[in-house]
Amino acid sequence: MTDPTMTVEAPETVIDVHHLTKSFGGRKVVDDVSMSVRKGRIHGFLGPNGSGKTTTIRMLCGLLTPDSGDGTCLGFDILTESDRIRRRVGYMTQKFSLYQDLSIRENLEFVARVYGLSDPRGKASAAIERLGLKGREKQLAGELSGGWKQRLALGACILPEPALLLLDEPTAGVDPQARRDFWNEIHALATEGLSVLVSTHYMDEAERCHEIAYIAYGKLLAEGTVDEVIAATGLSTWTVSGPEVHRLQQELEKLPGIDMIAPFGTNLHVAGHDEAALGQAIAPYRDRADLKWEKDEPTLEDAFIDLMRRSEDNFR
Ligand SMILES: Nc1ncnc2c1ncn2[C@@H]1O[C@H](COP(=O)(O)OP(=O)(O)OP(=O)(O)O)[C@@H](O)[C@H]1O
Repeated sequence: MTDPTMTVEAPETVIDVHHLTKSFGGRKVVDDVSMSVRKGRIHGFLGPNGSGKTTTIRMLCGLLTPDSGDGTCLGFDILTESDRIRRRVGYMTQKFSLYQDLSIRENLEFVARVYGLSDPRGKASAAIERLGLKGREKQLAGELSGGWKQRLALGACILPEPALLLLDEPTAGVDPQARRDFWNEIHALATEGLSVLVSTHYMDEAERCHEIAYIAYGKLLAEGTVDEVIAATGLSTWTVSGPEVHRLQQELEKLPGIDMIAPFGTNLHVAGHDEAALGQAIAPYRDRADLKWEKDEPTLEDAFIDLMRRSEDNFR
């Protein structure tokens, strides 16, 4: 029998948590994090290694109890109703957790049976069709490439028709084409009303999210659409190109008014929070014949580099 709670409509706000805090061994790894995710949205979760993304995701789905803070996931209390949350959430961890020595079909049918779904064979066939795994049904999971493994893991995750997907770096180590296919599928699922919280280190993936949240040292430093997060940094940016820009970088980064400088291919992005001070800093270099300066819009990567740099200053 299918669990009746699986068929309950998800609320409009699928994640609504406040002031989540968690320490391990006396060290705060998640510090006062509040976040809200709406139904049918893809919410990206970004931040350096060890910043607390996995710990936050585990608290959201009731696998870990916060030291303090509260809230709901799919309308259920994260502190007291974790059983009900877990039954309606698909959680894909960084580690492939299916059976390596079972075939694609056997794995999917097994998952369908564990969840008590009716017609496990039919459900497995539908998932195989949907994820483009047809013709590979008999292949052992352990023999699949990284991209196909992730696709199978996603198939297993959505089999019980969860209302929310929590994906923890689902495409780490997967090639660009497979990542693109994976993201197309995530968007198709969101269009059907599924909500997704996905942690990633890839900038192009962040740009494919409806909203993003950036966390560093356990603290949420920025949240909103890509445009909102970029605008909130208040950066003015110039791009400079020319020979030996790496040498120019060493000179420029010492100057007051320049807060962020990063090479992009053969260009440098030079940015500052105070537009006038930035203008003054680069003025002596603007007339150099070998350099081409162009006023530019800051990118998401500029914003993250800046956020990262500022958080290092704050936490040092
Ligand atoms: N069960 C645990 N016991 C002790 N420390 C832990 C535990 N789980 C996580 N940590 C520590 O908490 C910090 C945050 O870890 P977490 O896995 O949440 O970060 P993350 O942002 O997901 O990192 P990554 O991007 O590398 O996956 C890390 O320093 C980690 O070592």
